[in-house]
Amino acid sequence: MMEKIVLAARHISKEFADPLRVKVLSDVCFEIKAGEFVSVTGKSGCGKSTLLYILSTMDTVYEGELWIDGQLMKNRKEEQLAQVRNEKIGFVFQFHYLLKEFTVLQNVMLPGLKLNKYSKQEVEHRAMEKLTMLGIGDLALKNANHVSGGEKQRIAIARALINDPMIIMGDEPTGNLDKKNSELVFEIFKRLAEEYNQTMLIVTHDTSFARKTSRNIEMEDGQIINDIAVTDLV
Ligand SMILES: Nc1ncnc2c1ncn2[C@@H]1O[C@H](COP(=O)(O)OP(=O)(O)OP(=O)(O)O)[C@@H](O)[C@H]1O
Repeated sequence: MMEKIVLAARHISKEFADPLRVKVLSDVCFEIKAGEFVSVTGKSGCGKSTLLYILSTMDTVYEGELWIDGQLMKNRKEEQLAQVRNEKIGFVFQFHYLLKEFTVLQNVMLPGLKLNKYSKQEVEHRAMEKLTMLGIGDLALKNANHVSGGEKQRIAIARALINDPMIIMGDEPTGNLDKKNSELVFEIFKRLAEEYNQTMLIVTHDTSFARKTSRNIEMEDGQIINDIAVTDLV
């Protein structure tokens, strides 16, 4: 059976024109199949965040093609792209962007309510499920500002999972955490990959994190210089 292609980048290039014309991405091509756990690494400034911004449909100014779930993301209105993001992509950033005036549960529910697919009760039930799965069900009714940094990142992961996304995209999800919490968050990603076959694309500086994913894409000066199954690294 052919594995489903969740995301395809075809000849993606991007340049910034201010103040000088600089090519930041150059002919980036790869596919991500369902169930892959992919890390993207490379030196600071090599274009990782710029690429992730394009792949997540937030930046629409580039050359080449982005396909998500078999659909070409070109000439689409912002509201259509927002719908694709909300339905198919779960985001985990370096900073969690939780709303501090809301409870943990309400934060996790937000993208679920925005999707407008499930009743409020169902969204709440799903949010509780995700929190419990990540071992933080007991925090549900706490104010999101009154939990630790590591807990905040786990809440952000629960929030990213609320709509059962096709792919989770992370930009330095352990970048702001100490070693212990980084490892905990990594273990969660690993469990999502192994137990739930969750497709993930994670940009990271952390090579020990990257070594434990299933595939590593290495970038240099806006190009992919290596794209290997991680077992090849050891
Ligand atoms: N809006 C912009 N205008 C001009 N140049 C930009 C802009 N955004 C990024 N760049 C340049 O594009 C290049 C790639 O930046 P990008 O943030 O994608 O790198 P990165 O690999 O994610 O770096 P880091 O690991 O430090 O986050 C850098 O040289 C950066 O200075």
